[in-house]
Amino acid sequence: MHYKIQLYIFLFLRFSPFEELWFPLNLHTFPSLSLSLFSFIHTHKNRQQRSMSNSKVPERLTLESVRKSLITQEDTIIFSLIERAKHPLNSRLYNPSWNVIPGFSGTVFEYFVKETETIQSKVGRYESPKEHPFFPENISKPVFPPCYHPSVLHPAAKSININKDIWDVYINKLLPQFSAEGDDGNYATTATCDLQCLQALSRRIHYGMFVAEVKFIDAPQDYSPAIHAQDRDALMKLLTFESVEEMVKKRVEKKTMLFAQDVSIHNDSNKEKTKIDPCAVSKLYADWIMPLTKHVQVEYLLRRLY
Ligand SMILES: O=C(O)C(=O)C[C@]1(C(=O)O)C=C[C@@H](O)C=C1
Repeated sequence: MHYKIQLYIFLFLRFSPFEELWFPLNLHTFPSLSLSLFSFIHTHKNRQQRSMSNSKVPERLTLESVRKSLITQEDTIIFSLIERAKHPLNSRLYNPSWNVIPGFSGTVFEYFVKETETIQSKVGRYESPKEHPFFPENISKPVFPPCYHPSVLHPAAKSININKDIWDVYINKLLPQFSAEGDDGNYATTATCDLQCLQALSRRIHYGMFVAEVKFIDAPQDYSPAIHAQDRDALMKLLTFESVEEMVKKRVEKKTMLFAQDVSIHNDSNKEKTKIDPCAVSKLYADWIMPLTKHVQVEYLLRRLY
């Protein structure tokens, strides 16, 4: 039978009151056309279902789920510190008088970060509310089709970026502690490791906004008076859980002890010697990472009702 006539009969049966019968009947009568249309409808339906399940309904965050994310981010931070510790300090990278890039007056590391952030912004990195650039003035609009990010945070979150402080702590306090004196000339890999550390730290610290949002949603009656009074100290007190902080410090120390071990199949006698110092990581959390995360939480809450 002519292909067009087959199609009309097929469509009539498909949308007729004999709908229940349409598929077997058509399959019987016009096997090839029926199968191809059936498979088209089926694939289309699946695709629709898949794209619906991918998006639009933001998962409800809980204090437990945001704390779980902080726990997995510990792994990323510890592994990136281990990678960085493979190289000595390579201090030239951060020294403004090592002026080797024509037309650029900052440090080589600044140059590396600015250029990398520009390319990463083009593929959408900073569209995510979890990512914050170190040089916001250098980022570009993404060239990719936009990716869906559920809006969980108050719009004021966009105005919070403490990467200048994170940068300063990293270069001046953290690096001298985690890398040995010296220069191996591997500036590109060193800068890559540095940026990985910085991005992991920045993500963790700015994630404080998600933690603060959950805390506020769970108990607006507790937080609102301090927000209206713009009382930083009261907010800091409300959001602090000392027992949780103790747990975090112990856990990162233990994780570092495991992740930074030299593993040998012959003996475990070197168990005590680790690639980075577990106590130093615990101290890093106690002195910088948790206080900065709490600072971000306070900044966010201060803006939460306006
Ligand atoms: O788990 C929380 O409640 C957080 O706010 C996170 C965090 C942290 O940075 O790890 C910060 C403040 C709390 O005192 C405990 C831990």
